[in-house]
Amino acid sequence: MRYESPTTEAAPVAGVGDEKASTTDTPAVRLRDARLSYGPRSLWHGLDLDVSPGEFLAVLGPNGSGKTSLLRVLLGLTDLSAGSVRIAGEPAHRGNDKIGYIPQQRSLQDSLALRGSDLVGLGLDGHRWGTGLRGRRRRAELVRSALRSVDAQDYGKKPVGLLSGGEQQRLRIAQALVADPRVLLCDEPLLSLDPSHQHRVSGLIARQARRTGAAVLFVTHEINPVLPMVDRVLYLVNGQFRIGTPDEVMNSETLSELYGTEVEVARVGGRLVVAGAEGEQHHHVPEGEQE
Ligand SMILES: Nc1ncnc2c1ncn2[C@@H]1O[C@H](COP(=O)(O)OP(=O)(O)OP(=O)(O)O)[C@@H](O)[C@H]1O
Repeated sequence: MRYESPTTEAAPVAGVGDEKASTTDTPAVRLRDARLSYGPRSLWHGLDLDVSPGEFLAVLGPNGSGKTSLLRVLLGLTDLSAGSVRIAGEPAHRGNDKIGYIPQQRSLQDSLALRGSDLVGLGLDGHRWGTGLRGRRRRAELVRSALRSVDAQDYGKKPVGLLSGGEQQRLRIAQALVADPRVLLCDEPLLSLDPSHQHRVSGLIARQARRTGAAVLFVTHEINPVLPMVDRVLYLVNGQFRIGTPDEVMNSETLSELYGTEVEVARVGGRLVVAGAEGEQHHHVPEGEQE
């Protein structure tokens, strides 16, 4: 399947920080000589990474290579074994309201009583709105705008436990965007979305990043839906990593080096196809869609 232009443009979220697109030179994310180990196993080490405001970084790698663990470090949920991590110039910490987070998908059945707009509104908790009518109105306006931005305006009043996986996912994305974060951490956010909503949502995230200066770290097993938006790739394999533009990283030579075996990367109709990476499940072109 080719990457096609969306027929409907998703509206950007009218956010908390509309008035102040980020102009600072401080990296949104900075890791220095970072290592994460569990017992004797080192997931990655010597990781130096600066992600600039507005940059879109795709984080790739096979199962268990430490992609989610990296997001947990940035969220302050897991401590580095060595090195340092800063978010917008400050040490990483739990409950950081500079971060919007789209977690790996899990069912929301347990939250049956929660309505769509309540779920999105949770993304504004911790921000100061005041208890007055004005604060409440502004909050409701932001939630409505975030719902519209992911085409979920019809779910505002519905209990989230009754929605499909893809519908729930769109609400989580709205929740992560609603407070206009400086850093947007996305853990496989396109799972369970149909191609049209994959397209819409990835476009929305990229536009939001450009408009507000949010840095995006986008964990994915499938780079093709976001390839046109990606500035750089961080590719993790077996404790090794490479960082660079898609062309610098996603080529036969670099991936062969990283996997320690012969890997072939080809461009097929604007998509990347990777063959030969052991355990690799990415960038697969389903039969019948090959050109
Ligand atoms: N708290 C922990 N204690 C010990 N090992 C852990 C812990 N958390 C994660 N791991 C291990 O670290 C490895 C990396 O996990 P992580 O979830 O970061 O991988 P991933 O790259 O996101 O994988 P996937 O693509 O399957 O989501 C896995 O082998 C996992 O079992």
